[in-house]
Amino acid sequence: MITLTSEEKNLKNFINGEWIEVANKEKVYNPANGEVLAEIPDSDAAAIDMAAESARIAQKEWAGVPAPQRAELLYKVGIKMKEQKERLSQLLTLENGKVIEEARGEVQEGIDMAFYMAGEGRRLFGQTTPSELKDKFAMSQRCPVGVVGIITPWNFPIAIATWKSFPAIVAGNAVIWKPSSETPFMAKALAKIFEEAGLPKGVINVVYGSGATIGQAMINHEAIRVISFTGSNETGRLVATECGRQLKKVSLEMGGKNAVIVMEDADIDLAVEGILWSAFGTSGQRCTACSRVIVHKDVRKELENRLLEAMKDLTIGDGLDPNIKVGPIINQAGLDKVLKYIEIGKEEGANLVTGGKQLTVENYENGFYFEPTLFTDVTIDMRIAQEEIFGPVVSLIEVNDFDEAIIANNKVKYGLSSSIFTQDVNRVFKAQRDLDTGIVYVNAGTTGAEIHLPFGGTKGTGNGHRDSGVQALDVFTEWKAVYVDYSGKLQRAQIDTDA
Ligand SMILES: NC(=O)C1=CN([C@@H]2O[C@H](COP(=O)(O)OP(=O)(O)OC[C@H]3O[C@@H](n4cnc5c(N)ncnc54)[C@H](OP(=O)(O)O)[C@@H]3O)[C@@H](O)[C@H]2O)C=CC1
Ligand SMILES: O=C(O)CCC(=O)C(=O)O
Repeated sequence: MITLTSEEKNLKNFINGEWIEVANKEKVYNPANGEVLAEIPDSDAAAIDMAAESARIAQKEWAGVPAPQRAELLYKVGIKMKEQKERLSQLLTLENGKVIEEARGEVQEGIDMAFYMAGEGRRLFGQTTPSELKDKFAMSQRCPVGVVGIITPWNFPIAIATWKSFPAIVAGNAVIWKPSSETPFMAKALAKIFEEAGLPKGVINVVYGSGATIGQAMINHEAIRVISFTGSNETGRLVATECGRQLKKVSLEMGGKNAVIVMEDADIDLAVEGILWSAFGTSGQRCTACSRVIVHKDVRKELENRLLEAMKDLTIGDGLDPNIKVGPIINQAGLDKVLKYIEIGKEEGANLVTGGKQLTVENYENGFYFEPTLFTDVTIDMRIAQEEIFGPVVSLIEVNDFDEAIIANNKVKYGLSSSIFTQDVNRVFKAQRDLDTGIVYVNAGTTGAEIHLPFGGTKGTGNGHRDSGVQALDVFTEWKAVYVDYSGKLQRAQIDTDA
């Protein structure tokens, strides 16, 4: 157990470089034991007006700072995150529950993103193309959009914030960030790091409060030109509808129903390991979590037996204990949702082979623990095989061949991550072509994305944008086409010369 300092507990909005007290507060709980950790500001829409005004002014200056200098600041942010990595990781486990080694991995993702995006400050490539006319130069360049709003979930409270804020900042935007109310400490820590690194006042602003009030106020504010959202499908749909009404650019990263495919020629030990960590790591609370295993009939029984054996070694408890492999679920509502799907699975006729119950951990009786769970005899159209559960629950679906496996993978409304275990190179290439997800793994689980590639999905997972990778810059920049005519005379383009 770590002890929060009074400074860490003191949560305020960060607007125009000032830490601002808010009278109304909500409690924040430790998912490992249900205890109150601190109080978080419950801001009203006026906080967004204040943040937007400060961001609008700051952005004008910031856009004028040469991009390589903006990048240097991100580099400093990365160094500071590296120096504070262990404390950040412990705070992350405290507020989110994920086991400490995963928390360290998440903080490392943020550090990697800082260095990667700092590199982009020396690129931000546009294009030059030949002009249709003599003595004329044609090029395109990226321009910042201005003030951007980012809305983030609790399950990756620092990594996702870095995927969004770092590209926005290096591209010359100012940011207003509404973190999830479940995980305020990472937001404060990152804002403080920006402050220590010397980011000018108003370039990043953090406003705490409920999604319904603060998220909505961000969408409504005319100065905020882009909303970049990660969260559930239900909320994403609301955000997109509101942004659409206002013709506001919106980037959405939402849920998943990710599958591992195990073919009859797979290395079964490797497949078991891949399933274990992508299904039960982070207690199944990753948008990329494996919640379906699509297995060839010839190896189904063997895979099931080996998976059950491996699941026995999953120790469950407080994520700060280094011997624990599976931490708690985020809160009671998350636990209730998982319990609901256990009942749905049973009613649908799936076979509950192991798990399926809330767990009480000694000395952590008020924590939100759930047993790693395996259903077999699941068919592709059952609700437990279609809907996001966001907990440590896996469904085994048996198929007859490769083609059936691909169909089963694709027959869900989401399209985030998929994986195939096989030793056949022809199948590997067919699978990477035909699996309709934004991320495909071969001989690895469904989790573990690297920050220099685009992150996001197809169908109900997103709306065509990507976080992370150089593609993240597309969300936070506008393209400008520039023509320079140096012929000294007015040349008229688009005149039909065939006539
Ligand atoms: N594809 C991807 O990249 C990822 C997707 N996810 C998905 O996120 C979900 C889990 O995160 P969770 O936090 O529960 O998701 P939610 O959709 O509940 O919340 C996400 C964020 O949206 C805010 N919000 C809530 N209501 C509104 C609203 N009406 N307008 C604007 N913002 C609002 C929340 O604020 P508050 O809760 O403080 O009220 C929170 O900051 C899962 O479905 C998961 O799959 C998670 C990570 C990555
Ligand atoms: O597992 C990954 O690759 C990243 C997962 C993630 O970012 C998420 O679940 O929010």
